[in-house]
Amino acid sequence: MTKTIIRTEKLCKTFSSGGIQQHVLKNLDISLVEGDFTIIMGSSGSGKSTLLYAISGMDKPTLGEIDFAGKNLANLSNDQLAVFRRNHCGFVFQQIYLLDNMSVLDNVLASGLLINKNKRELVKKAKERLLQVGISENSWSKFPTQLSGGEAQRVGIVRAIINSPKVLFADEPTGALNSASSDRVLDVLTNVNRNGQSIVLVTHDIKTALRGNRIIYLRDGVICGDLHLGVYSENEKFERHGKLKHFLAEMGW
Ligand SMILES: Nc1ncnc2c1ncn2[C@@H]1O[C@H](COP(=O)(O)OP(=O)(O)OP(=O)(O)O)[C@@H](O)[C@H]1O
Repeated sequence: MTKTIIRTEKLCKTFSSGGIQQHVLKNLDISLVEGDFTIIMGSSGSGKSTLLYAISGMDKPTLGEIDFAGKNLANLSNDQLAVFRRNHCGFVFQQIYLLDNMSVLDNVLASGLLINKNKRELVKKAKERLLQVGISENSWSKFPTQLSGGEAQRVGIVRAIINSPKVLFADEPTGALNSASSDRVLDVLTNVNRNGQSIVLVTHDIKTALRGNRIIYLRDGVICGDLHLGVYSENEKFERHGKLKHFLAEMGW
């Protein structure tokens, strides 16, 4: 049985600058399902990141409701939102925000200790997770500047999921990586999702989008397409690619 993890009702976001209002999200009603790898696509400026920030509690909606795991985010103060995000959300961005003066392992632990006070248990979990994403022991004491972009992003993913968030939010997580590094990061995200982690990811990239089981397409702040692709499987890569290309062509992408 599917369980809704995030549901929005008439979600609106309007930005004002210089006396001009820009309606970026317009009455969006969406339901995101627990365990899904949901992709948000759409042309530049269609409101993808704005939607991601609203449903993850990073920014407040102008109007409308956001039910996230039974809490209406629209009713929370900024401080309450910060606590909610820390307890329930993980974030990965194109820009990798590791702390340069801390080792790889300490970067992960610093995030983990915000929730889990049992350091011994946390160290064990952090090391296991780092190994799972291909960051071996000889890299644990390195500093972020000593890692490749792809390695740093994989550490960033471990840091984002160390507290087992309800949803991992990602905004163009492979945008700054070369093709080989990007593939490894996508494999990590696919595996993390296979282990039950819900993911909501914004991208322009078809190869990235193929990893999702559901593609939501935004145009001018309105959802105009919703493709259910099924769970990613390497064997069906070409068939998935065909379906996605067809969907995107229909969307006028
Ligand atoms: N804080 C802000 N203040 C004012 N306008 C904003 C703000 N954030 C976003 N916008 C505007 O909202 C619109 C949608 O931005 P958003 O970043 O959500 O688009 P996007 O679909 O993610 O685009 P891209 O694919 O180019 O990253 C843009 O016109 C942008 O200029």
